[in-house]
Amino acid sequence: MYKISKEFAFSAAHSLFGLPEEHPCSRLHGHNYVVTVHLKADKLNPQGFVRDYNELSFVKDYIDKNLDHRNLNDIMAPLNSSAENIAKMLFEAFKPKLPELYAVEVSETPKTSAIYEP
Ligand SMILES: Nc1nc2c(c(=O)[nH]1)N=C([C@H](O)[C@H](O)COP(=O)(O)OP(=O)(O)OP(=O)(O)O)CN2
Ligand SMILES: [Zn+2]
Repeated sequence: MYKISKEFAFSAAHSLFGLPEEHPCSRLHGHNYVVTVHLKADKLNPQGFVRDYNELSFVKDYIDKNLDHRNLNDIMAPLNSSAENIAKMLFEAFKPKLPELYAVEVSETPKTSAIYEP
């Protein structure tokens, strides 16, 4: 099995609902998010790739267009804009164009990340 990954960054605002009022994440705040797409394949293509990293440019285009410099609450409603929910939403958006995709990871801070892997 071969595995590859590529990171994409974006900045966005959000607030989380359903938390205690005093929880800091109830307030509108922002993160410099990092999205990592994880791909795997049993065999390599003739170039020796799972997939050419260059072919992942549509992921950057999608993130730039739909997530960058936005309020994620608008995009994720009625779901909470948690890293877990964002990871699943992105997995489902990218999977049709990326059969080798097996997981999407969303990191809000350098110390935290959530992974969606069906
Ligand atoms: N399981 C999850 N927990 C939390 C999420 C999430 O998406 N999934 N999100 C948040 C907040 O949006 C935000 O990311 C705060 O995270 P936290 O690690 O608490 O950030 P801090 O920088 O304030 O933490 P320090 O302990 O000061 O490093 C909360 N939880
Ligand atoms: Zn947050």
